Order: sequence, then C-alpha cells, then structure tokens
Amino acid sequence: MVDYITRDGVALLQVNNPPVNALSHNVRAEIKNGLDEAGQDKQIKAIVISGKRSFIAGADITEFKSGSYSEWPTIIDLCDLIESSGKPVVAAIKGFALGGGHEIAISCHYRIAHEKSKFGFPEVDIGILPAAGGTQRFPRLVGLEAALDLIPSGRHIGAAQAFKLGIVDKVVRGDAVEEAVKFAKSIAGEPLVDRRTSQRPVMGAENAVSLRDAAVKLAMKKKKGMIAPIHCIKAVMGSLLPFEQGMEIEASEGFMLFTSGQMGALQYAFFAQRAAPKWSLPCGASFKTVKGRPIRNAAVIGAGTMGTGIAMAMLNAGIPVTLVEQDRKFLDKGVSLLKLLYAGSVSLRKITQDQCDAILSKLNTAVGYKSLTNVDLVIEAVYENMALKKQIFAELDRICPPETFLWTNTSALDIDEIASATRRPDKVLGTHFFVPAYHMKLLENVRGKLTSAETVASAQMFGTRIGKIPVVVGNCHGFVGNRMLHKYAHESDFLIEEGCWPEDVDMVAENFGLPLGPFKVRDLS
Ligand SMILES: CC(C)(COP(=O)(O)OP(=O)(O)OC[C@H]1O[C@@H](n2cnc3c(N)ncnc32)[C@H](O)[C@@H]1OP(=O)(O)O)[C@@H](O)C(=O)NCCC(=O)NCCSC(=O)C[C@@H](O)CCCCCCCCCCCCC(=O)O
Repeated sequence: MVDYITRDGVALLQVNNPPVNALSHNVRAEIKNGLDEAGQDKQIKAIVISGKRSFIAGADITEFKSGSYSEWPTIIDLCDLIESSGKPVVAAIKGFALGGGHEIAISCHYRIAHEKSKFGFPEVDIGILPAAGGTQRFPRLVGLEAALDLIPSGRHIGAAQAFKLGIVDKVVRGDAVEEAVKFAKSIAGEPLVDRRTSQRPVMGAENAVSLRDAAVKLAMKKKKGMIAPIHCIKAVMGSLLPFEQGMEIEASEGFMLFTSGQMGALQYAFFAQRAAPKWSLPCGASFKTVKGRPIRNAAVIGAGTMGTGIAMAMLNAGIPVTLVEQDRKFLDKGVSLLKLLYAGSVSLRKITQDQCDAILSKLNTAVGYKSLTNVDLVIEAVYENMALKKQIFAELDRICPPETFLWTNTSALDIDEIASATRRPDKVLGTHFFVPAYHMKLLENVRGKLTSAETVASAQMFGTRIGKIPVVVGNCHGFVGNRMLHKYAHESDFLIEEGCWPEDVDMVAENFGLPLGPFKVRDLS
C-alpha cells in the first residue's frame, strides 16, 4: 500500500492504494512505518511523499462509518510526525491533493506540484471539516482570507493558483516525483524551523471579524441548510490562537459534525451518486456484459421548458441537437428562451461569448419530423398526453432509421404503452429529466418491459456524458422521483390550506437547503 524506495540518500514513500489513494488505516500505518524507517536510517538525508498515479484524495470515507478513522495512527498523528521530522519532507504532488491528502501535503516542509494537479478541502461537502489540522495549518500557509474562502466552500484549485497562494513551492511540467527527489537532495541538512507550517503566524488576522462575517454570509447563501460550513469557519477562526489551542477548537467543532446526521446523509449520498450509474438488470446484464452506443447527434421534440432544457443539457456536453416543433411560432419562442439562458451564462461569466457561439453553432431547428433521418437519438418532450405521445412515436418510428433510440421525457406515463406505438420497443425508454433540465443532476432512465439492455447501457452512458447522475428505475406511475415528490407536494398543499402563503413554504424549503421551493418548481413546470 505504501512502497518504500531509496534513491541516493532520499527515501521515497509512494502511496499505492487504488483507486484514489485514500488514507485507509493500513495506508496510515505504512506511512508511519516508512517515516520511522527513514528517520532511523543514517544514510537517508531527506524524505519524499508521493502517490502512484495521483497524490492522495483524503481520508477513506468508509472509515467514518466504521469508526477506524480514529484508530492510531490517525491522519493527525501523521501530519504531526511529518512536520516534526528532523529530516526534510517534500510532497511530490500530481493529480489530486484533497482533504487529508492536502493536510499531509501542507504538513510537509516543501511541496512540488505538477502543473495539472488539483488542491482542495472537500470535507465540507461530506458534512465534516479538515480535522487533521487543516483548519489550523492552512490559514498559516495562505492567510485567513484564502482559508475562509477555500475551506468552507470545498472548492478545488489548480496548481497555478496554489502556487500564487503559497501552498506550492514549485510547479513543474515534467515528473513531479523526480523533481521532488532532486529538490530533496538539494535541501538536505538545511534548517527546517521556518518550514514548519504550524509555527507560522496567520496573515490577515487584523481583518478577522469582517472576513469571518463575509464568510458566514457567503456560506449561508451558497450552502443553504448545511451545518458544516459554519463549523469550518469557527475552526478556521481558532487559528488566531496558538496552534495547540486552535487544534482543540478544530477537534470540538469537528466532534459536533462527526456525530451529526448530516455527515451520515452526505456520505451516503457520496457513495450512492457513484453507485447509481453502475446499473444492472435482473437478467444479469450490466456494463460488464453490455456496451452502450455513444450518441453522436440527437433531436428533441418540443421546444417548451423541458425540451429546451434537455437540448441545453446536450449542447453543453457538445452533442449536436435539432430542436423540433410542429409550429414555427413555438419553435422560435423556444430558441429565444435558449439564447436568453446562454446570454445569461455569458453575463454571469460562466462561459465566454466564444464558447456560447460554439455551443449554439451545434443547434439546428426543424418544423416537423421529416428531417430526422440521420439521428442517433430522439427525446420527446411534449406535454403529458398519451394519445399525442403515441402518435409522435408512431411517426418517428416511420421516419427515423431503425437503430435510432426513441426516448420520452414523460414524468409518469406508461413507457410500455408508448413503446407499443413503434416497431422498436427495445429502443424505447423513459429519460425523465427534472426542472430545470440543464441544471438538475438527477436523470431517471425508465426501463420498459421490452427495453433492451443495450438501450439501458446507452442511456446510462448518455446520462453520465451530459453530466447527470443517471439512475435506472422501473416503469410504474410516477416512477421513483415523482412518487416521492407527490408526498412532498401534498404536504405543501396542506400548508396552504392551513393558511400559509406559497412564498413562505418556498422560503422554508429553500432555507432547509433545497435550491427551489415546491411552488417555484411548479411554476417552472
Ligand atoms: C478524488 C476524486 C476527485 C476522483 O474523482 P473520479 O471521478 O476520478 O472518481 P470517483 O469519484 O468515481 O471515485 C472513484 C472511486 O473511489 C471511491 N472514492 C473516492 N474518494 C474516496 C475516499 N476519499 N474514500 C473512499 N473511497 C473513495 C469512489 O467511491 C469510487 O468508488 P467506486 O467503487 O464507485 O469505483 C473524487 O473521488 C473525490 O472527490 N473523492 C472524495 C475526496 C474527498 O472528499 N476527500 C476528503 C475526505 S475526508 C478527509 O480527508 C478528512 C480529513 O480532513 C481528516 C480526517 C481526520 C480524522 C482524524 C480524526 C481523529 C480523531 C481522533 C479522535 C479520537 C477520540 C475519540 O474517539 O474519542
């Protein structure tokens, strides 16, 4: 799990724990053994810590449930051992240095990073805080302002910004490990006293109150309903005290999170989101046995809110789309809406005008279905009317090539009945997007009785490609998402009957953490 390699007076500890080099208990124990061995070996003058393929993506998240994250040696122990080492320790970073991996890196005396490496503290998004001294060492390295930006937001940054902030001492284009070994040799024997991050003062302390208030305001806006950001901020503020006292504050703030329901829920979601795209069917089919077909181009039937949103989701992923309506007036309205949304993205600087133009160059429009003779996929997104949908599917079946997938964005109707209007029920499936379709992550891929495994595989691949979390669900009224939403909608309606205003219900739901309240969602549908 950790290879110990010696090179001309340098000990290289290379973490090798696929897929992401998480700091599981065995890894921690082997890092500790490596540090001990290098410390005792008189031939060794310096130590390099690196990872095979990538650096270290943090603690092993499964251990927060099992409890072994707190078994000796913890990441806290490792960080202290590294920082107090009498021999210089250099982190050689390629790929990701996240969470506990980032904490290990900033406990090293020097950091050499590949230009494509990424740094961040994503703990906040799994309901915890950087609890191995990250909230104390990081402000000492980058200053209070940057720490109050990066720790509560969980944002990743690249090597260039990491260098600017002082996280990284050198950015390299070549092999970071080779460079780090060379560098380690060159600084062996030099004093380390000003290289120990925990011993540094915190820059920006004079503006502490205004920086804290701004961070709290931003966290409440950006991470609504989440408790971790506020605990992160409190722990970072503890860095204004001497290091040991700050560590106590980090531990007590961390304790509240490690025992919270939010931590359990967010970590469940972390693994569930990664498990969902890995589908399997009762017949045993899965990605292991069935390959999906990539979608090279697509058409969307219906230029309303859902149709334009779905078209945008595909355009954003670089898939050429033909937006189809039966009436030029509706088509023009849909295209105007789409252009307006992209113009909004440009003015918010989410994309540049050039990117916007490149995206829109992949949008075609058509009145009627006649031109759809060369598309890999058609997604129907007209209003919920079975007779209309069956008529559209029958016509598409006549016009589109036999291999074209015909998918429907119905949110509740029977997929088998829609498929029965075609001679290719194996290629019919429900792709249920949620409003706004260009933004919401969930995609329900609804499998009918006759939907083939290849169609399911293709829809799952497609979902991942357009940045969604695709989940295979069965064909029943409302599928899974809307069955859950119905209960939520009923309760919201009862509140109105009991005298609340819709905007009040929305406000409470949004303060709880939902991006839009139930009535705003209905306004959009
Ligand atoms: C790294 C990524 C960006 C890679 O993304 P990519 O898309 O390439 O891959 P996937 O996301 O699909 O992941 C592949 C695969 O790996 C699994 N996985 C990923 N990360 C982890 C992980 N950290 N742990 C476990 N498993 C992981 C993932 O599930 C996939 O598995 P599959 O089976 O589906 O293939 C991306 O993966 C990513 O962003 N990962 C998460 C990064 C992250 O969140 N890192 C932070 C982790 S939390 C942390 O580091 C905490 C630390 O700050 C400190 C904790 C210190 C605790 C010590 C406290 C001691 C207290 C002692 C007190 C005792 C006293 C007492 O008991 O009283």
